[in-house]
Amino acid sequence: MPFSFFSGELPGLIIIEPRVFPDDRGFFLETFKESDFTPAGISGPFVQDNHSRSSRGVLRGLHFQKEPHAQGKLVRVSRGVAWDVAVDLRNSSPAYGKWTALELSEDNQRMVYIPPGFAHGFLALEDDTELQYKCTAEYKGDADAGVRWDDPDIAIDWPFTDVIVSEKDMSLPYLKDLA
Ligand SMILES: Cc1cn([C@H]2C[C@H](O)[C@@H](COP(=O)(O)OP(=O)(O)O[C@H]3O[C@@H](C)C(=O)[C@@H](O)[C@H]3O)O2)c(=O)[nH]c1=O
Repeated sequence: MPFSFFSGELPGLIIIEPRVFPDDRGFFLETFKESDFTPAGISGPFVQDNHSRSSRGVLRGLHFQKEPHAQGKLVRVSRGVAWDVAVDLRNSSPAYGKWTALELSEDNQRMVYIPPGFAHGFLALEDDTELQYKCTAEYKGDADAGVRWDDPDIAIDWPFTDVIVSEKDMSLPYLKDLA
């Protein structure tokens, strides 16, 4: 099997380590394969692929889409290093409000699957950090939502807090004020 799957700290979160085939030309790896991912609990269908580039210190998040447009996200870093964060916002979850983080990088080639109902964000630890992720629902501007990256009730222990955040993300609500 070209992938190893591990349970994350929060229920439903899955960490994926792909098999990398290096040779004198460079390397090859598979980044998604339905017949391996579905039995591991990562069931799409994935209907949108995204790609972003961020300078060091850029923090994007914490984002989610409201029902019925909630997105599962399969996230990887193809260049640079990201400190990737998921927050469980599923009302029925015993882990509601809890966060977890892991480093995704071009060196470790790790991926993470974040199920629908989580907020997602990341901090770029290097310049030109490129995130690529597959989503189980399409982007809908009207359903776009989020919570503050520095929400004291979530209390994420970011590697540093001298960060670059969009105006949109600075005006996101705190968890206690979520409608
Ligand atoms: C997310 C998204 C944005 N856009 C547009 C809207 C806007 O004009 C521009 C930039 O959007 P944003 O500022 O929301 O981009 P960004 O802050 O990178 O948003 C992303 O952050 C990470 C953490 C996620 O988890 C993603 O789901 C997504 O929310 O791109 C799309 O057209 N399609 C999309 O799927």
